[in-house]
Order: sequence, then C-alpha cells, then structure tokens
Amino acid sequence: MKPFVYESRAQRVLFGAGTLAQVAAEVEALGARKALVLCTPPQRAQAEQVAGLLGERAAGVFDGAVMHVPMAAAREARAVAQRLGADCAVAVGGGSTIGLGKAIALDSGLPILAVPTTYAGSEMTPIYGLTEEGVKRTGRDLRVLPRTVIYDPQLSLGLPVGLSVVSGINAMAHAAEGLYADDANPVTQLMAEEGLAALGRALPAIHADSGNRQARADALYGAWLCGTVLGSVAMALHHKLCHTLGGSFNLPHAETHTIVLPHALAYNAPAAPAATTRIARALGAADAPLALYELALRHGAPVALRQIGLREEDLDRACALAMQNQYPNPRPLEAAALRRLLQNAYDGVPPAA
Ligand SMILES: NC(=O)c1ccc[n+]([C@@H]2O[C@H](COP(=O)([O-])OP(=O)(O)OC[C@H]3O[C@@H](n4cnc5c(N)ncnc54)[C@H](O)[C@@H]3O)[C@@H](O)[C@H]2O)c1
Ligand SMILES: O=C(O)CCC(=O)CC(=O)O
Repeated sequence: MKPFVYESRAQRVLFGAGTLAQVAAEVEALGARKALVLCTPPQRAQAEQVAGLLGERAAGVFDGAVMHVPMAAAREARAVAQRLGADCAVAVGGGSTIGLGKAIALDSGLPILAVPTTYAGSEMTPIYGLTEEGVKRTGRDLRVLPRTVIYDPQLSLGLPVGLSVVSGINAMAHAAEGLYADDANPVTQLMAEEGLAALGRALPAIHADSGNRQARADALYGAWLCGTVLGSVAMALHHKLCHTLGGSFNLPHAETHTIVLPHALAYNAPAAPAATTRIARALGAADAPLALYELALRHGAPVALRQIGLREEDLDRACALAMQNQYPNPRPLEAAALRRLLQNAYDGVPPAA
C-alpha cells in the first residue's frame, strides 16, 4: 500500500426514520437560538413543518433556493439571515438548498444543519458552488461543511421516481470519480465501492416502488458515503463537464450528471483500469460505463443532452470551457476527444472510449 493522507471531517450524523423529530435538540446542541429554515418554493410545506418542530428556535423560512446557487439568491439569503438575526441555517432539501446554506455560511460562518431530501450528497462536503454571469465557480472551505446532518428517509418518500434515479446517479458519480482521484486512498475507495453498491441496489427498487422504505434508506446511506468521498478527494473531468454544462447552459444538475457519467468514465477507462474494475465490481457488471448508461436507460432517466435542453451549436463552446481551468484527470484532456465525448452525450449513444 502506498503512503496516503486521510483527513476526517467533524460532523454529527443522525440516520433513520423519525430522526427529524430531534431537529430542535440538534439546533440547541449547536449552541444556536434562531435558525433560518431554507428550502425551494416547492418544499415550503416541508420547511414549515421543520420550523414548527423548531418552535421558538425558528427565525423564519426562506424559500429562495435555486439550482446552481445564483449569486443574487445567495445575496438575498445572506441579507434575510442577517435581518432576522439567525445564528444557524437549517437546510431542508436537496443540493440547491444545502448550497444556499453554504453560501450563507461562507460569508458569515453560521453553522448549517442539513436535512437532505435528495441523494446529491452536498451535506457531506466542504464544497460550495456559486454561479455569476454564466460561470459556475466551485471552492472548498470548511466553514460550509454542515455541522449536523439528519438523514430521515421518510422525507425522501415524496421525491419523484425520476428525480430519485438521476439524483442517485449524481451521487454515484462522486464515488466513481473518487475511485480514480489523484488523492484517492484505501479508506475513500472502500466508501466509494460501498456507496455505489448501495445505490446500485436502491435505485431499481425505488423505480419499482417509490414507497419502498428500505430502498429509500439504502439510497440515503449510499448518498452519505458517496458525498463523503466527494468531500474527501479531488474531482476530475466528469464533474468539470457537469459544472460547465450546468453553470453556463443552465442544465438541470442531476440529469446532466446522469447523461455525462458513462461517457466520462469511458474516456478515462484506459487511464484508470483499476478504478473502472472496482466500479464494475460494485455494480455487479462487466462494463462500468455501459452499466451506468443502462441503469439510466432502464429506469426512465434521460441519456442525451439534447433531451434536457442543450443545443447542438453549444457543444463547441462547452468543449472550450471544459478545457479551461481543468480539474486533475487520469487521462489528459484532448480537445478533439472531449468534443467527441460531448457529441456522444448529446446524441445519447452508448459510451465509447
Ligand atoms: N457542493 C456539493 O458538494 C454538491 C454536491 C451535489 C450537488 N450539489 C448542487 O446541488 C444542486 C442540485 O441538487 P439536487 O440535485 O439535490 O436538486 P435540488 O436541490 O435542486 O432539488 C430538485 C427539485 O426537487 C425538489 N425536491 C427535493 N427533495 C424533494 C423531496 N423529497 N420531495 C419532493 N421534492 C423534492 C426540490 O424542491 C427541487 O424542486 C446543484 O446546484 C449542484 O451543483 C452540490
Ligand atoms: O455546485 C456545487 O455546489 C458544486 C457541485 C459539486 O461539486 C458536486 C456535483 O457536481 O455534484
């Protein structure tokens, strides 16, 4: 075994059906007295329920979370938190809502308590993303890492099946890329394989029955592990492509991950054979990129960028943007090969190296 560094993160995690009932005690344990509850507009009722559980510890509900965290939304949320005298943010929702909490914490140091209701995994990372003037900027800062996470699978029962599948594959992307990260280590690789296997089992079961509580719990467990991997090691080509496509062309995040992942893995497979074998093993498949393509196709997820609103004439600009400020990647980025990858993802054909 090669020498390595593993940095653990200080977070408190409550996992299991009914754990949301602990939210007020957990806010108190953070030493906070006024929590601003964050959500998207469609999740306002869920956020109001959490505010009800918080009682007098609730400063209010702010429902301005938007995908890719536009700077304007971040500024508004920061101003509301300040105006209401909030000393804590409780983010009830997916990556967009947790991302809004991170935008507040980055500015103010306010602690975040995350209640994830999708499988994006943001609650386990010190990574934030902010979008301004059509460019998504990401960074790492320990101030944005949620201090407490409540994984209550009951809250994800209402996540539509389509969103559940793409969100789960978003999490799987964190683990898959984590397996070939240049700073990967045996501990994160163990979590990555376990996370991939848990989601590989859970997503078909949720597709068959969205009310399957065991599958909902498995998916959250997988999201936890995959998110931890993302938060611990470097991202590579796949995440760079998704951030470019999401931030510059306003494509939906989890769907973009779902479509790009098989193609990014096929691009990297010749340079990362051990990681590719481990992904396949976790999924019980012979061919990792194809297994992920089929997981999406068989469970009703989009497999083509043209299906989610990208225009073919945007592919050249997407390729040029992805070549800028590259993330470390096992296979060097070649513009012509990357352009082919994007064309394949646009057309929705099976992945090819
Ligand atoms: N920083 C990180 O580590 C990290 C990791 C992953 C994703 N992200 C970010 O997260 C964002 C995407 O997050 P997402 O894919 O979770 O989507 P999202 O948070 O935008 O949620 C998608 C939609 O589903 C709704 N929803 C969420 N949970 C629901 C539930 N249980 N029942 C019914 N509706 C529900 C939301 O209100 C929203 O309308 C992107 O901006 C992405 O960049 C960040
Ligand atoms: O937008 C962010 O917060 C960064 C997203 C990220 O790094 C993980 C992802 O692309 O799913």
